[in-house]
Amino acid sequence: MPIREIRHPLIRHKLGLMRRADISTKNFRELAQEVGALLTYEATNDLPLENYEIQGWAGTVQVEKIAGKKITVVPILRAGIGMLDGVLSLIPGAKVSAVGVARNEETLEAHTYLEKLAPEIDERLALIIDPMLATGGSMVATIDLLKRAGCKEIRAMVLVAAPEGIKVVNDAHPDVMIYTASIDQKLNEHGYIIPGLGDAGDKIFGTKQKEN
Ligand SMILES: O=P(O)(O)OC[C@H]1O[C@H](OP(=O)(O)OP(=O)(O)O)[C@H](O)[C@@H]1O
Ligand SMILES: O=c1cc[nH]c(=O)[nH]1
Ligand SMILES: [Mg+2]
Repeated sequence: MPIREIRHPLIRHKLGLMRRADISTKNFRELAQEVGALLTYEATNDLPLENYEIQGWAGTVQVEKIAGKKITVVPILRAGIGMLDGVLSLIPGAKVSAVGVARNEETLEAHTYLEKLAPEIDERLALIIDPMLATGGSMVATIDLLKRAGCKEIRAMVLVAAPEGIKVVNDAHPDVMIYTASIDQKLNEHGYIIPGLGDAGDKIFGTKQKEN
């Protein structure tokens, strides 16, 4: 199954802090970026390298750089923006492809409202970021549109994933590896992840209105 749960102690510690019901917007934001950076470290650990020569302090030296494809980071708006700076702290040259997807809170269906992709997306590795993978509808809609645009290599990073959503993404797109800080227990009757984080978008943007 193309899912990797990254059980690094730093991630487990930070995710534990994020699950507190009384967490402040400031702390939630900071931790989402930090875990986003740690997931990026893992999701890029098999990128191929190529050698090149530079003039070092003691003469010519062989060094390495990431080979081939350039990267585009694809935040799923809104909540994906909450991981973006963390990802860019490790891949500062990446182009950002913004995709707006909102799920209808009644039907849980994903609705795409924005698609602003980087140029030459067919030559890039796309790294999708979104804190939550719940029913999987938003992720599948995003992967669908990236593939329609010609993307051939896609990876996804989410803070928390529900088993139900993982299956939906795997069934639709078995070629897409998902990296997550936690595979949680289940979805509740409203499509929220249990134990989850609550409404991640609302927590990141400070727009939380009620308990879900
Ligand atoms: O797997 P799914 O069932 O599709 O649910 C997950 C989606 O729900 C949330 O976004 P939301 O639609 O609340 O939008 P927001 O980021 O603007 O808050 C979350 O950030 C994911 O994008
Ligand atoms: O648990 C969930 C599910 C969808 N969206 C969220 O923000 N949280
Ligand atoms: Mg939301």
